[in-house]
Amino acid sequence: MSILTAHGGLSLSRFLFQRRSFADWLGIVRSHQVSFPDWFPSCLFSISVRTSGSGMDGKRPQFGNRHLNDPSKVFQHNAWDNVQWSEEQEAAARKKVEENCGQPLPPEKQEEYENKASSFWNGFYTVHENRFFKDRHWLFTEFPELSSHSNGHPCADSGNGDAMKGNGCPKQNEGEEEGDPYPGASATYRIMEVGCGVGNTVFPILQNNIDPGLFVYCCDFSSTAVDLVKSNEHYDPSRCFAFVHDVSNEHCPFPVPEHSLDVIVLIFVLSAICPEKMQSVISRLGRLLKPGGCILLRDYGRYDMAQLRFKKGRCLSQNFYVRGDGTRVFFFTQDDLDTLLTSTGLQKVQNTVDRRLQVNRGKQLTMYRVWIQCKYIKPFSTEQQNIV
Ligand SMILES: C[S@@+](CC[C@H](N)C(=O)[O-])C[C@H]1O[C@@H](n2cnc3c(N)ncnc32)[C@H](O)[C@@H]1O
Repeated sequence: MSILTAHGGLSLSRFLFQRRSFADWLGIVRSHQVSFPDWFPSCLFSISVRTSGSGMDGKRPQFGNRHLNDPSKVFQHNAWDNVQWSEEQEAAARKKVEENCGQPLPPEKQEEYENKASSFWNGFYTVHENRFFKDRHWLFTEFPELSSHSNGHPCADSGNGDAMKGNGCPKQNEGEEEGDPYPGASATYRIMEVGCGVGNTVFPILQNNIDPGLFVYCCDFSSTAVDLVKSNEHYDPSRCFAFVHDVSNEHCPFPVPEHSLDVIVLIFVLSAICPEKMQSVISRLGRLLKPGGCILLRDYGRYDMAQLRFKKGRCLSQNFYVRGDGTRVFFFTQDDLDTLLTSTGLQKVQNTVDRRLQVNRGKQLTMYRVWIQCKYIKPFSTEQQNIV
């Protein structure tokens, strides 16, 4: 049942931020000494809804299990899953986006944000460091491929492929065992997180996946973020290799060969990359996967609260915005992601939209979040691999 039924003809903004504006809400959070970037609540609230049911570990259910059937009970829980949007709500969101994206920033500003993208993220991590580091154990129920692969998963386990060539990008031979052609060459299961930030995903994987054959790579184009990962007490160079890498730069080689990875993780990362470069990013990553390996992705969906709250003057191009700190964000439809992933020859295993109604019970606020979660696999047969 739609929550909107309960609120009838309220305007979208009033409905989204009942009683308090988002700024007020942020103020409340800040006054409690918690400072989050705007993409962080997605992780925070994702965790807060896990209370019952059975996932991989017997405790955590997959997303999508708590439904709001009686709108009068909206403030009884922190979050509700699979909230249906009415046509009016969708139309109001579309209108808001048309308004806030009516006049995109001029090309020279766009270029500046692109050219200085990694510096803006360095600035972000210098300010926030890893204060917003949070447990993300939901990862293992949504993506069992990140757990020990002895449990069975759709990813493959063979083939090391060709060694890669260097060309003046950051040097990356640290972490190599003597005689190993690349870090983690002797591992039997390789996971790479791209755009790892301070390690919100990498460290839970290292902690939870005790497979002795596991090796985890993680990269980010922010050297500040990578330094924070490496200085984390849980960073173990015998199981993990963190490196600075701009995934949108086709001229920088990865420190692993093609066809060597079982899993590539992209969590709120593709959205930070300029839309013109997204396709080549996915193609480059697809080449790193073994046949049977997969890309796991979670990212912003179209009309997420974060998109609707952008003011005029922040839009770079359709559905692509720059935040006050210079970092950028795109809001996807399921089709956008399907096209990007299948165009490289990957096959869909999952592409779902997660429409969540988050509730601040203390302040009686409701916030509509939209995230998309995808799992795409590289097919085994060469006929199926028409592009990758
Ligand atoms: C929203 S944050 C998400 C961080 C992390 N995945 C998480 O969920 O905590 C986006 C991350 O992508 C990184 N990033 C953006 N563009 C990138 C690029 N072209 N190459 C590598 N990393 C990039 C940023 O530095 C930032 O750490």
